[in-house]
Amino acid sequence: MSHLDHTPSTPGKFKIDKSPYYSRTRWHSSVAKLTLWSFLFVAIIFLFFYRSPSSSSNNPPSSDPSRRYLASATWGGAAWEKRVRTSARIRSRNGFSVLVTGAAGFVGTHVSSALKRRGDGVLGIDNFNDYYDPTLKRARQALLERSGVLIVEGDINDVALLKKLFDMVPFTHVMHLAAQAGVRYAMQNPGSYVHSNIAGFVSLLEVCKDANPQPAIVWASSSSVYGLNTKVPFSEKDRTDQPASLYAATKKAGEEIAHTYNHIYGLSLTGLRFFTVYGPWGRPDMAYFFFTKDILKGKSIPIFEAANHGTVARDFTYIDDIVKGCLGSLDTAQKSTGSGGKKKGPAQLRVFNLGNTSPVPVTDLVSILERLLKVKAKRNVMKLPRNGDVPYTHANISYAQKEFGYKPTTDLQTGLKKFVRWYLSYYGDKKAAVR
Ligand SMILES: O=C(O)[C@H]1O[C@H](OP(=O)(O)OP(=O)(O)OC[C@H]2O[C@@H](n3ccc(=O)[nH]c3=O)[C@H](O)[C@@H]2O)[C@H](O)[C@@H](O)[C@@H]1O
Repeated sequence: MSHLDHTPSTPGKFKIDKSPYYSRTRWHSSVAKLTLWSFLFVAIIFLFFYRSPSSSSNNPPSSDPSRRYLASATWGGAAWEKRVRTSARIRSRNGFSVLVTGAAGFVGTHVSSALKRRGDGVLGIDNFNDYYDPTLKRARQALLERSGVLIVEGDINDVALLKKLFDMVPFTHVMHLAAQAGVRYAMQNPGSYVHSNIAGFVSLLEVCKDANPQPAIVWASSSSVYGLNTKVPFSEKDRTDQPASLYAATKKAGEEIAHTYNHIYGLSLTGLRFFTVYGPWGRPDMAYFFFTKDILKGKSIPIFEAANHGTVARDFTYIDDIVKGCLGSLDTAQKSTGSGGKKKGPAQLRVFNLGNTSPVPVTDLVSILERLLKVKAKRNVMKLPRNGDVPYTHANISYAQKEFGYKPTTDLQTGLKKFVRWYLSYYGDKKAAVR
C-alpha cells in the first residue's frame, strides 16, 4: 500500500495522529504530503498546457487545415443564449430578424449596423480568420457591439452551431456575406475558397432548408463571375461560364447551388454581384486600401495595365450604395415556401448586379489618392499578371433599379475622400497609418 492511499482527498482535514507511533510515522507522512502536492502541481500544469482549447467548448475543432483561426470558437450557456436572443430581437413594427454571416467583415459590418439602426433584430456570425489583419475585424466587432449587435464567433461550416442559432431564433432572413474574398489569393490558398464559398454555403443552406420557418436568403456573389465576358456593360443575362479565377468559379458555383436549393426545397434566394466595393472600414487586401498605405509609406505601387498598354478599370462601388442594395434586396425578398425540409411551392430566385455604372481606370484611382493624401505615388506600371484579374468591369444595374429602386449616388472621388478621412483617423495620423 502506498502512502498516497492513506492521504485524504482534502488535505485541510488531515487528522493528526497522537499515538506513540506519531513521531516515527511523521517523516513518512511528510513524504506522502510532498508526493501528493507534487502530483497535483504536475497535473494542473499538464491540464493547463496540453488540453486542447476546443475540447472545452461544444463544437469540434475545424477539420480543415486551410483555415487559420486565431481563437477557437466558444458558444453555449444561459448568458450566451440571452445575448443571442437580445441581439436578434426585432424592435420595429414589421421588422426582420436577420442572421448576418461574415458580420465582422467590411460589408457585413455596414449592413448589420444599418439593419440595427432601422429596428431589425440582427445577429452576426464570423470566424475571425486571419486572411487580413484580424484586429480590424475586432474593431468592427466592438463598433457593432456598441450598437447592440452581437457577433457569435464561429464558422458557417459548424452545422451544430447554426442549428443551435436557428433553434433559438426564428430568423426571417439570412444576409450571407461570409466568404473567402480576393481574386489573386485563390492561387495561394485554393482550399480556403472551397471551404468557405462552397462547403460553407452548402452547410448554411442545409440548416436554412430544415428551419421552420425557412428564412429568405440574400447572399454575396461577385462581379467576377462575368470572367472573360467582353460584352459591356455586364447584364445579369450575360454569360457567366468563363470564370478567370478560382474565386470567381466558387461564386459562380454558389449561384448554381442557390438554384438547386431553390428548386428542391423552396428556399427564397437572392444573389448580389458586388462590383469592387470600397469605403471606410474596408478590406486591407484591396488595391485602394494598400495603395493608400504604400503611397504614405513612400513605397512603390504595382499598377496593372492590359495588353498593348490597355487600360485596366473597375466599376468601383461605394459601401453606402451597396448597403442600400442589400437592404432593398432584403425588403423585396419573398418568403421561402418550404418548411422542415419540404418544398410547398415555387420560390423566388434572383440575381442582381450592384455596381456604380461608371468604370474608372486604376491609374485615375491612384491620381485621386495622390491628391487626397497630398503625396506623389511611386508608380510601377506592369503587365496584368495571369492571376485571375480581368481588365474591365462595368455593371448594368437596370434590374436592381426596377425591382427596388437601386441608384448609386457616390462617385469615386467623393467615396475615396471619405475612405481617406477614415483611414487617417483610424490609424491615428500619417505616421501611424504607414506602420
Ligand atoms: O467586384 C468584385 O467582384 C471583386 O472586387 C474586388 O476584386 P478587384 O476588383 O480585383 O479589386 P482589387 O483587388 O482592389 O483590384 C482593383 C483594381 O486594381 C488593380 N490592381 C490590383 C492590385 C495591384 O497590385 N495592382 C493593381 O493595379 C486590379 O487589377 C483591379 O483592376 C474584391 O477583392 C473581390 O473580393 C470582389 O469579389
